Amino acid sequence: MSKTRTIIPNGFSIRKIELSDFEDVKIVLAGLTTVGPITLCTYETILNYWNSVKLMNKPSEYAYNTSVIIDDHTHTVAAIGTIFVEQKIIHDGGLVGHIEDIAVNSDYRGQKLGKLIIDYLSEQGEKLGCYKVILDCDVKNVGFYEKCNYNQAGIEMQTRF
Ligand SMILES: CC(=O)SCCNC(=O)CCNC(=O)[C@H](O)C(C)(C)COP(=O)(O)OP(=O)(O)OC[C@H]1O[C@@H](n2cnc3c(N)ncnc32)[C@H](O)[C@@H]1OP(=O)(O)O
Repeated sequence: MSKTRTIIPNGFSIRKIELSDFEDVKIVLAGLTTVGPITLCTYETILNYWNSVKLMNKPSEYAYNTSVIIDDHTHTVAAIGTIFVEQKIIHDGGLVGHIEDIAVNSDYRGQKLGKLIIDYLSEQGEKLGCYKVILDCDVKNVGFYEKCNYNQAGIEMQTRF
């Protein structure tokens, strides 16, 4: 049973990422990490790639699901986030959702849009049949994710190249 039900506040909407979001997406993601000199052509190639990867047992559904919250007055991207759905062998060929690259434009922080995008992506994961949804985050954001009904589980490990 779902722990959350997404309620979109007046003045905002949520939709799938589009080609026309390119400039806004770069600005919002720059609040998370280095975006680099990505071109519109590369961005389009990535969106096309994401749209080519379907779930094995649900061919109308996508493995890569990136959503944006739009300010309906300015038509700009206020927040962004992704859920990637991984097909596993374990758990009887189960699905795990990975939440990635969450960012709220600095002008829009503190308005519950971060929680909104997490609730929305988590519900997408549940609807797509994931048995769990996981994410990695900085220690400073643990409190935020706890507000979004996520619990600490395990320790993130990495090797960087
Ligand atoms: C998996 C990943 O991608 S991890 C990367 C996360 N992204 C970033 O760090 C990028 C920069 N930061 C941001 O974009 C934003 O600050 C976010 C996404 C962390 C939070 O988004 P916001 O829209 O500002 O948060 P929102 O308003 O939804 O906060 C929801 C609740 O969490 C609390 N909260 C927000 N940030 C934090 C924090 N860092 N620590 C503790 N609590 C927090 C809020 O006070 C609020 O609590 P309340 O419901 O009791 O009032």
